[in-house]
Amino acid sequence: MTLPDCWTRPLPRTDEHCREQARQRQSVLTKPPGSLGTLEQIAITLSGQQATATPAVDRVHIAVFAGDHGVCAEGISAFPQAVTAQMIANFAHGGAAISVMARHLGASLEVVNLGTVGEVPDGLSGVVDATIRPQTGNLAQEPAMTESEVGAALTAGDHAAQRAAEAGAQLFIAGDMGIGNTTAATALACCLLGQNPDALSGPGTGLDARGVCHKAEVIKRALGRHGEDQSPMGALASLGGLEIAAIAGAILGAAGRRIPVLIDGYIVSVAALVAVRQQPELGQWLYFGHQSAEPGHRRVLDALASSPLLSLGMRLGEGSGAAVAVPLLRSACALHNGMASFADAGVSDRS
Ligand SMILES: Cc1cc2ncn([C@H]3O[C@H](COP(=O)(O)O)[C@@H](O)[C@H]3O)c2cc1C
Ligand SMILES: O=C(O)c1cccnc1
Repeated sequence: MTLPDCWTRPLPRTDEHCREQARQRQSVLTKPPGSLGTLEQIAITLSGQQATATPAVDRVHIAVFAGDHGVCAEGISAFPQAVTAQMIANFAHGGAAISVMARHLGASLEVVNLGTVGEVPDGLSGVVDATIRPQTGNLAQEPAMTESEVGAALTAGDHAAQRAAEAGAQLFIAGDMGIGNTTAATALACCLLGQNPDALSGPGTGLDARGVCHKAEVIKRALGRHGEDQSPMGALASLGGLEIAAIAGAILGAAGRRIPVLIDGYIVSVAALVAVRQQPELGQWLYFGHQSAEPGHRRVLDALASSPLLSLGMRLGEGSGAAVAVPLLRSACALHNGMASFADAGVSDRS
């Protein structure tokens, strides 16, 4: 089995000198110390990650990872599996929410297709064909993937991070598209956090209360079959998804290339949880864009000791909840780089 370097090689450290310089700069800008709250912390953290006195997130790369889920055979989504492939075409044609946000932000957008049941037309612009299999195994009955399939998906994610680095990205966003993936993500989160599916299962694209109970029962069957293995690789292979594994590889690959990552909602956060379990240092490279309305997200964020920047009741995926938070990071950089100091502006400092 081939695994990308980022799965095992220690991640780079952030630059403590630049971080300290940025902290000092924040303390002399013309405002009461700390008055820009989290925006100050973002500028300081970005300075350390980007090893610069002038942090910037002008160049943003968004990679949406798509894959289908065999567990859809259990009736766990409000939408048909065909939507995954149809949405890939919609991303390419510019009509999806993340397509609009990418244009709005001036970000580059690519879609990585790990395998769909529906047919994806050839030659769609911005779509990378990285097909591994048409869909995962039905995780309620069998492992979702083999470990070598997980390795291939991690590598496809790492390649997306490589393309982001080659494009000079200052910030990386991963998005997900895969009907049924809230079931796989919930199974993974329950496994890694030792939680009961009744506590974490939610409506996803719009199940009613009965549908959510059925989904939790399907996840319980999967966890019973899977047993106690909480290793990141074991959990991904047994309970994950092609796109979830690729997202884990992409996040690790971006951090490995010193590109900070803005995490989206529930699905991407679960992929981040898997990746952090594999490489705990990854946490230093992550921002969390928003808290999804999907009920399991809060527990996953708590396990990652992270505070989301926004809470807008969004529950879409695709990277959309990260994309809407980009202007906050840009504001943090503009303030940090552009404000005058007390000395420069002739404003009296604290007495
Ligand atoms: C039109 C459409 C666009 C989407 N974009 C993201 N998702 C999101 O919803 C799906 C997960 O929910 P579940 O587990 O309930 O199937 C994933 O495809 C996710 O990316 C979408 C879903 C739909 C229907
Ligand atoms: O928060 C998410 O990532 C999410 C929630 C519901 C459906 N798809 C994705």
